[in-house]
Amino acid sequence: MLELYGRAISSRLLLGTANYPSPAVLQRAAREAGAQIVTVSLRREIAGGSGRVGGFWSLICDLDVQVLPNTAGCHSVKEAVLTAQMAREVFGTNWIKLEVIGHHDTLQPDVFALVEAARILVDDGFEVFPYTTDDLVVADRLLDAGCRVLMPWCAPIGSARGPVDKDALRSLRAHVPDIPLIVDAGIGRPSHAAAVMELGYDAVLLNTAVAAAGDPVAMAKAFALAIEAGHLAAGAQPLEPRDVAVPSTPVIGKAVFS
Ligand SMILES: CC(=O)[C@@H](O)[C@H](O)COP(=O)(O)O
Repeated sequence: MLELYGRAISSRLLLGTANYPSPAVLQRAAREAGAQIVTVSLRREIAGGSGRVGGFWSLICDLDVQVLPNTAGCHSVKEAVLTAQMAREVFGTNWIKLEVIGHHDTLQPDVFALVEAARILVDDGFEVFPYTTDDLVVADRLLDAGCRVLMPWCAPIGSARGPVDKDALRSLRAHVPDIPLIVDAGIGRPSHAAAVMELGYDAVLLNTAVAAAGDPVAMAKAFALAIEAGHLAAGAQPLEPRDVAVPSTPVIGKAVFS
């Protein structure tokens, strides 16, 4: 069982709620995924929602899931902190997925602003889920700031590239063995999700790969299965790759022809 800020969570797939073909598809996909946590953008879904507020919120309530509000689209400490504080009022939770975007093209987090905003929010009573890079020093700073979960990207948001630097993800896992690590952003296929889970990651948060798939409901199920498979594999001590062949069939008992 995964534990996040003292809460036991059985599903290791956290789902984003943006860009689905329709609210009904989002609802079916979240159910098919068995997601227990969904992330919701205050800015996109509420502030800019042109009358969707009530409908969207009742759809989320119907799902009976834990809401993880996010600060998607924020580019400064001030903006992120204010958005988090508004989200706490609107959604009635002190959980916040903290995003402070630093680079326009890659949507790479501004890790300096991220650490500063995390410190302010932790001091204000939030339980912060920071969207970060795989940098070890930034990870340490976020933990110093009071974060108890880290959410490194594996590729730029929406890129569907999958884990572009597995070695970096592996060394982050080794660096913070006791901290829940959730890969957030850049996953494109179920095999990507299985691969990061095999590295010992605790969970995956994804949005685009399900929302923009031809069949989001089927894809949600495929991701749930892949994440579970990767998690089971990580606990089952997978083999390390070898440079030489090793016969898998015993040589004893082999027919002798000469
Ligand atoms: C929904 C959300 O919070 C995204 O910002 C998140 O980072 C997911 O990224 P992908 O869309 O690449 O899965």
